[in-house]
Amino acid sequence: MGTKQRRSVTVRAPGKINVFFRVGALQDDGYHDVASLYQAVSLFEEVTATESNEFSVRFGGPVDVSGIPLDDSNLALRAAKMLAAHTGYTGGVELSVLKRVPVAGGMGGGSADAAAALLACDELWGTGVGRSTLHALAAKLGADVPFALEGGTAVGTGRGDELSPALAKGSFHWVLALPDTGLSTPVVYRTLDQHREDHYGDLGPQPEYVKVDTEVLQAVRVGDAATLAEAMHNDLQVAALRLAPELIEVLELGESRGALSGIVSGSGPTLAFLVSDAQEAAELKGVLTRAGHRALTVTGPVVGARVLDTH
Ligand SMILES: C[C@@](CO)(OP(=O)(O)O)[C@H](O)COP(=O)(O)OP(=O)(O)OC[C@H]1O[C@@H](n2ccc(N)nc2=O)[C@H](O)[C@@H]1O
Ligand SMILES: Nc1ncnc2c1ncn2[C@@H]1O[C@H](COP(=O)(O)OP(=O)(O)O)[C@@H](O)[C@H]1O
Repeated sequence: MGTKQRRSVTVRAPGKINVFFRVGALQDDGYHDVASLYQAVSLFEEVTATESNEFSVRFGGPVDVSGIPLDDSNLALRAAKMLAAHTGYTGGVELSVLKRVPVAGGMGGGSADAAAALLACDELWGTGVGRSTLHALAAKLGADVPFALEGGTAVGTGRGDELSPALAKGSFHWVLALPDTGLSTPVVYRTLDQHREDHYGDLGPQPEYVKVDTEVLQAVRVGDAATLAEAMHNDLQVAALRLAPELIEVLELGESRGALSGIVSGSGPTLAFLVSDAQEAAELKGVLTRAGHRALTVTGPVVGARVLDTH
């Protein structure tokens, strides 16, 4: 009796912080050459893919999911459809996303959804395409998607999608100040271009000058938070702060109340404060919360997209 139980696969994929982010000149394809040191952190998206004849996606979780488009522009749905097209799979999938990474926050939540959806559908459909094809599809979906698959600590060049793993020791403690509203990634890039034109009369350094500083790589390699705090940098920060000047006060609060250093994560407006240990993290989280900000503690690096459960 009863209907046949449909098979499901659940995959978890992490959000990220750009510990170091250099933006080069705008290229003809509308993208900037970048040099990123990505660190995956312990704030995870969970995507469950369930057998279905149609394609659909729904969202739930602790963050505001109301602004997420559910049409074909949705990154998780695009990922599933791209894998189906690539492999000739003729069915569909029902995607259910548990969202913890703030939307349009600069932490790559949509990218994590796309990476998780790719891996979940790959497992559910038994495509057997292999990791390198998944990576190629990930890069087509967005600059940050390959890193969400890979996780850990990695240098990203090109659009940010050409990855090489970085040596990393130990664990770093971060306190995140989460935004109430997001910033649009393309608008932040455009604002940086405008800022550079206004101040320097050009659109930024050529690709050969866009590199991750050796001080950052060294700090991550030995696991030294104090040195990393000195070396952290994000070229997009000036643009994010121009668009959301209220963040300046929050950065100053964090830095005056225990953070080794604070940085805008990616295109923002999430702020990431590096602290020396778990105790400091809990204290700074309390300070930010009492000042009326939504704050969370996370650690990094963590692994990339992984299958959690198949049933
Ligand atoms: C800024 C970063 C830092 O890791 O992340 P977020 O803050 O968005 O999480 C990334 O560069 C964002 O990556 P992602 O969000 O995947 O970007 P995509 O969807 O590929 O591109 C969205 C738009 O951002 C701009 N873009 C993106 C990447 C890049 N190297 N140069 C760009 O100029 C382009 O205008 C592009 O059309
Ligand atoms: N699965 C998804 N989750 C979140 N946002 C998505 C998704 N698919 C498409 N989007 C769109 O992408 C925009 C930014 O995505 P997100 O990854 O949350 O931010 P960021 O690029 O700042 O890290 C959102 O404002 C939303 O319109």
